[in-house]
Amino acid sequence: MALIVQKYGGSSVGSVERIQAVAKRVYKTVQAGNSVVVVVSAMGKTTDGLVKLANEISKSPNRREMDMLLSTGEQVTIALLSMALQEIGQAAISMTGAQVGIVTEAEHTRARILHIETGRLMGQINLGKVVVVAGFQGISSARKMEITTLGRGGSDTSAVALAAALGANFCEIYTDVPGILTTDPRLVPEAQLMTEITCDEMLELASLGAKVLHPRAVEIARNYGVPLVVRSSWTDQPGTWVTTSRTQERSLVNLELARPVDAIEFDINQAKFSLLRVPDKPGVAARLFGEISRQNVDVDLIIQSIHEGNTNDIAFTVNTHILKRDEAIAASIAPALRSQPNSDEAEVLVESNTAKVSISGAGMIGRPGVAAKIFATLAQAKVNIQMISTSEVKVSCLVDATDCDRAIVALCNAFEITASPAVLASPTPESPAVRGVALDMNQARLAIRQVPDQPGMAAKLFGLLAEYNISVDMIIQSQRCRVVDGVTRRDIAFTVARMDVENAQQKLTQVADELGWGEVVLDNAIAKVSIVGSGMVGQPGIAAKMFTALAENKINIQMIATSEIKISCVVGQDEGVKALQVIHTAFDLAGSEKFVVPV
Ligand SMILES: Nc1ncnc2c1ncn2[C@@H]1O[C@H](COP(=O)(O)OP(=O)(O)O)[C@@H](O)[C@H]1O
Ligand SMILES: N[C@@H](CC(=O)OP(=O)(O)O)C(=O)O
Repeated sequence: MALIVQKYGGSSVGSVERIQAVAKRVYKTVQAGNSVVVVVSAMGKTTDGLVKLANEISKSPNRREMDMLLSTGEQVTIALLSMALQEIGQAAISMTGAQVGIVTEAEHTRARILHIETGRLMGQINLGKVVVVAGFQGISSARKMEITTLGRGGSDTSAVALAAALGANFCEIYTDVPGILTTDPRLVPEAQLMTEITCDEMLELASLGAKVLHPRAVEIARNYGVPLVVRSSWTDQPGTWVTTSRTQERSLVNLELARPVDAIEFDINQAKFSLLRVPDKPGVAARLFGEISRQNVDVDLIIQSIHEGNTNDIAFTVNTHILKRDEAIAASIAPALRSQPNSDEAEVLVESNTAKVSISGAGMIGRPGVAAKIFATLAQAKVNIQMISTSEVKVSCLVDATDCDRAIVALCNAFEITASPAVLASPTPESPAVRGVALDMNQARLAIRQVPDQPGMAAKLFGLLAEYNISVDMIIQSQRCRVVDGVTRRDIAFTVARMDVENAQQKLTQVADELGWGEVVLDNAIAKVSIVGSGMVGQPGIAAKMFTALAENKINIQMIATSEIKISCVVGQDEGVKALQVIHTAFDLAGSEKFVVPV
C-alpha cells in the first residue's frame, strides 16, 4: 500500500462534471489499496476572476486582503470534491491550509512554506479518509492565523511540499496535457511527450516559461527526492516522470527556505573572447558560432548585450586548452562579420587570464537577495566582475584569474560551504542535447546606460532590486567600455518579470544621480525563447544551430545568455511564437501526433 499525493489543477476541476471525474479517479486509487491526499486548485479560471474583481476596486490592492480573497477559490473546490467523493461512497474530509497546518512566512501573496504539521492529516488518513487539501494557501503562524498564498501557480508547490512532509511514495500532478512535452502544445501542436526528464532540466524549463510545473515544486522534489509524475486527468497514460539523482537527508524545518546555495565551483582555465561592434542583424551570431562549431570548439558561456547604435557586442568563453586555435578562428571570421571592409566593426579582444566562479542551488529561485549577496560578497573582496551569466539555479561570474582565490574564499565564508573545481555534468548517452524549448512572453528588459565599471556596482544595483523582492534574469554587462567624466563605464541590461518592470525602472532611476549611472531604458516588447538539455554539455554546435534557425527565419537576436544546460535568446515580442516553432523544428523535436489541448 502506498501513500500518494495527487494534485488536480484548475483545468481538471473546472466544472461539476470534471470534479466528479476526479472523484472517480481518486476512488479508483483508494480501491487499489492506496491512501490518498488530494490537493486541488480553484475551479478553472476562478483565481483570474478574483484578481480582476480586486483590480476593479483598487489599482494596488492590499496584499493581506488579496490573500483573503484569492484563497477562497480553492476552498470552494475542496468542499465540492469532498462531497463528490462522499457521494460515491468514499469517506473524505476537506481541509484548508490553516486546518492542515501549512505554516508559511508572513509574506502575503508570495509566501514560502516553512513547515507542515502532518499529525491532523495522518489522523484522518488512518481513519480511512481521503483528505482533500486546498492548494496555494497556508497560514503565517499558528498564533497569528493570517491566511497567506504562495503566489500564482502555487498548488503544485503545496502538493510536492505535502508529499515531502508526509514521506509519500510519490506525487502525481494531474493536468490538461498528457505530461511534459518538448514544448507548449498550444503553440506547437506537434510537440512530443517525454517519458522522463531530470529535475535539473525541468527546473530550467519551468523557470523559462513552461508552466506545466511550477519551478518551486520542482525545487522541493529535487531537494527532498520526491518522485514526481505529471499526467493527464482525462486519460490513463503513464505521463512524464521527473527524476532526481541524489538526496541527502534534509530537515523538514524551513522547508522552502533551506540553504539557498548548494555549491560553489570554479574553473581557472577560461579565456574570454569579446567581439565588439558586431552588426545588429539576423545571422551574425549564427555565422560566428557556426564557424566555431565547425572547428569543433565547445564554447561555455555566451552573452550578447543590447545594441548601441546599430551594433552589438558578443562575448563567449572557451577552455584555455584550445585558446590558440580559437583565437585564430575568431580572427579569421571577424572580417566576414563586418558590413564594410576596413570598418571598425567586429574587433576581437581576447583575455586569457580569466576564471569562472559559479554559485548554484535551487534555493535561489525567486529569492533575489541571494544573487545580491553574491555580488555584495565579491564587491567586499574587491573582485571586479567581467561577465555575468545567470540561470534560475546558477550565477556564474567571470573574474580576473588573479582574483579567483579571493573570490572563492569570500563566497565560501558568506555561504558557509566549501568550493570545488567545476566538473562538467556528464550527460548520459540517452540525454538529448535539447530536451525542450520554452517561451516566456512575460518578461521585459531594462538597460542601464553608463554604469561605472567598479567593484560593487552589480551589488548595489541588484541589492536595491532585491529589497523590493524583484528577481532579475539574464543579466548582461556590455563588453564595450566608454570613459565619461574620467570614469570607465559599461551598460548593464537584464530582464525582469513584466509585472515588476515599472517599479524596477522607477527605483533604479531614483538613485541614478547618487550612483552615477545614466538613463534606465525599458523595453516591454520582448520575448525570451530558450532551449534546455543536459546533453548539450560538451557538445559543440548546439548554440550555432539555434542561432541559425532564427537567422534563416530573419529573426533578430537582441540578447543571448547561456548556462551549462540552457541557451536563451531575447527576440522581439511579435516574433516569439515563430521563434519557438522554428527552433523546435530545427532540433527535430516534432512528433507525428498533433495534440489538441481540451478547452
Ligand atoms: N513543455 C510543456 N509541456 C506540457 N505543457 C506545457 C508545456 N509548456 C507549457 N505548457 C502548458 O501548461 C499547461 C498546463 O499548466 P496549467 O494551465 O497551469 O495547468 P493546471 O490548471 O492543471 O495547473 C498546458 O495546458 C500547456 O499549455
Ligand atoms: N488557483 C491558483 C493556484 C494554482 O496553482 O492554480 P493552477 O493549478 O490551476 O495553475 C492560481 O490560479 O494561481
